[in-house]
Formats: sequence, C-alpha cells, structure tokens
Amino acid sequence: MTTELILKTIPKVLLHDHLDGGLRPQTIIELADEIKYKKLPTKDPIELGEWFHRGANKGNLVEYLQGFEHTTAVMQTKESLIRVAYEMMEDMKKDGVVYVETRFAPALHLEKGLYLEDTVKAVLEGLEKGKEDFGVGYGLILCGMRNMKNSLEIAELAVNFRRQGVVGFDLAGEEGGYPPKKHIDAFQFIQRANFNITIHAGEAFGKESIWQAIQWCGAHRIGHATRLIEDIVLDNEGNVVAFGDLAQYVLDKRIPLEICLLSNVHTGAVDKIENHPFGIFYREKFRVTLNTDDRLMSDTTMTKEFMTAVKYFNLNFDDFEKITINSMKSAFIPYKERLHYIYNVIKPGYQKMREQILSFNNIKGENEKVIQ
Ligand SMILES: O=c1[nH]cnc2c1ncn2[C@H]1C[C@H](O)[C@@H](CO)O1
Ligand SMILES: [Zn+2]
Repeated sequence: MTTELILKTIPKVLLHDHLDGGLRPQTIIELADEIKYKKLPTKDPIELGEWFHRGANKGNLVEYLQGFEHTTAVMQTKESLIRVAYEMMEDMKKDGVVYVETRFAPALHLEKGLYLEDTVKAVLEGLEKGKEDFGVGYGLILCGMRNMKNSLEIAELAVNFRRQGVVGFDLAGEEGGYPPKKHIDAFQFIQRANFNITIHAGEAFGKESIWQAIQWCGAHRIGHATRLIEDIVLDNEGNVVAFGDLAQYVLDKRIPLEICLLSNVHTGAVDKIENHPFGIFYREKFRVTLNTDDRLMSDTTMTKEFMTAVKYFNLNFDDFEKITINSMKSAFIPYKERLHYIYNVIKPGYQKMREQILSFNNIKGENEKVIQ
C-alpha cells in the first residue's frame, strides 16, 4: 500500500473547487466540437490538459485566469452544464472525496441565451444525478465576479436557491483593483438573509483584502488567505513572535481558511511551495482546510494536494484526519449534516484505514512502512 493510495482512499472534504476550473480535457474537446468552438489549440486531451496548465502556471493571477475563457465558452448550454457537474462528481468519487462544495459564476454562462436561473438549475441537476450515482455529498456556491456589477443579483440568486442545494455566495476573479468592499450591497443582502459567505482574499492582494472580506463583508470563510502571513511577525527561524490584530482575530474566531497549495504557486501567491505559510498556519492552529481550487489549470486533485502536504509540510495520517474534520466543521451545510459526515463517514473511514495500515506495517519490514 503506497502513501498515495492511502491518501486517495481516506475520506476527504473539498470546500474550494471551481466547476469551470475542473473540466476533463476530453470533455472540453467534445463540447467544443458540438458547438464548433475553434479556439482550442489541440484535440489531443493530454496535450490540451498540459496546455491549460502551462497557461495557468505563469506566476500571476491575471494570466492564470485566462484559461477560463475556454472552459466557460463550452459551458453555455443546459446539457453541457449538467454534464460538467455530473462528471465532476464522478471525479470526486475517484479521488475519495465524500463531500464537495463546488462553485461557479452564473453570469459567465449566458452567452447562448440561458438565464441566470437556468444555469443554476442545470448545475444542480448534474450534481444531484452525480450524488445519486456516486454517493458524494455536495453544496453549490455561486460566485459574483469582482470585475462585474451584478453581484447583488447573484447574491439574490444564491438565496433563492438555498433550499435546492446552493449553500453560499463567493466573490471571485482578479483581486488587485477590485476590493470586496465594492460589492458590499451583495454581502449585506446575504447577511440579512442569514446565509453563507466565502470570499477569495489574500491571494493576489495583501492582508487588507482579508480584513475587508471579514470586517466589511462578513465573510464566514476566506478563500486562500495566503497573505494573512503579512499580519504575523516571524523570527529568522520562522517562529512566530507576534500576531497582528487581524491574524489574532482569524485564529480566535476559528475562521476557516480555504488553502490551495498548488494553485498558489501557479498564481504567484507564493514563489515556491516551501515558502507557503500553510505550515505556520497549521502549526499555530488556525482552522486550515486543504483544497484544489482549479483541478484542470493546476493539474491537481485532493490526493495530490495531500501528497504535497506530506512532502513539504510533513503532515501525517492524524493531521489529515484533523484537517478533514476542520473542513467538515467549516462546510456550509446544516450543523446536523456536518455531524453526520464527521461521525458516520470521516472518523470511521480514518479508523478503518488506520487498522489496515497497522496490519500492513506489521507484515512489512521497517523500510517499507507507510505513513501513520
Ligand atoms: O484562484 C482564483 N482566484 C480568483 N478567481 C478565480 C480563481 N480560480 C478561478 N477563479 C474565477 C474564474 C472562474 O471563471 C470563476 C468562477 O468559478 O472564478
Ligand atoms: Zn478559487
């Protein structure tokens, strides 16, 4: 049993994953064919996947986001949205994800005549069918885009669908020059409706963005939050000397951080993975979660993100159980459902694997032992 197989098998929870950032290359090719979309560079799925990843791995968010032009271009019909959502659920099952919160921006799918409501209904249809077939739980988050003016409308849309599977509202897109405060009416609408908010912040812009997201916009979770490290004073060895008021607040209020390790390297939020503040956040007991962000652009899966955490941050089996429980605690579904996942799915899943590892290690020599 390899570490990779163990990490793939254990139950995982994914809170930050973009539906339009996770299409299968083969699906993009087929959907493009159907609508005669000519802008793809190749019809070879492997080459196409590599092309998306090369395009994204440029070290800045603006270029990282360019690939979405192509994925959203082939997601303009009800059928394509259903298909992409359904396949995402199948991919989650293969990756050992037991609960996923996926997100997309309805306003980017109106080019061929769909209304905002149609896009949400189609995605929910695909997700529900996926849940039936693959047994993976889901919640849908609707994204307003920072550079668009209709975020209030999207917030209203999210609330309108709260009984049908939409669990929250997010703000995505280019961060520099588009502070979350500009969308305050959307966030206040969500707050007055007692609904859920997560905001991309502290990825391509500094700690001020995180502060605004929490203290102006009422974010319950933060997408990325990488640059919260700017509010933590470290000594030369990387030990924490002091927390600023914001970091202390995030820590004390247990605000969940949706960490996306590989994506942060590709967008340049960190220069290299070794320098990602995740290790410090985790050690200092912030409520961190691990996520994929954009599986296509970042060529990743939850298993890969966990492998990355093993390799660079020395996480062990117990750490992953803790992080997975952190994620489930932070999900936007009702408390009772979260408890169900924690006590009936996650804990038994980890216990079962623990027993398998023990019996495996008992029959193997010292050198062949796998993580524990
Ligand atoms: O990492 C990201 N930061 C900000 N915005 C992002 C990121 N990944 C994807 N998006 C944008 C592009 C998508 O079209 C949109 C909705 O999923 O969200
Ligand atoms: Zn994201």
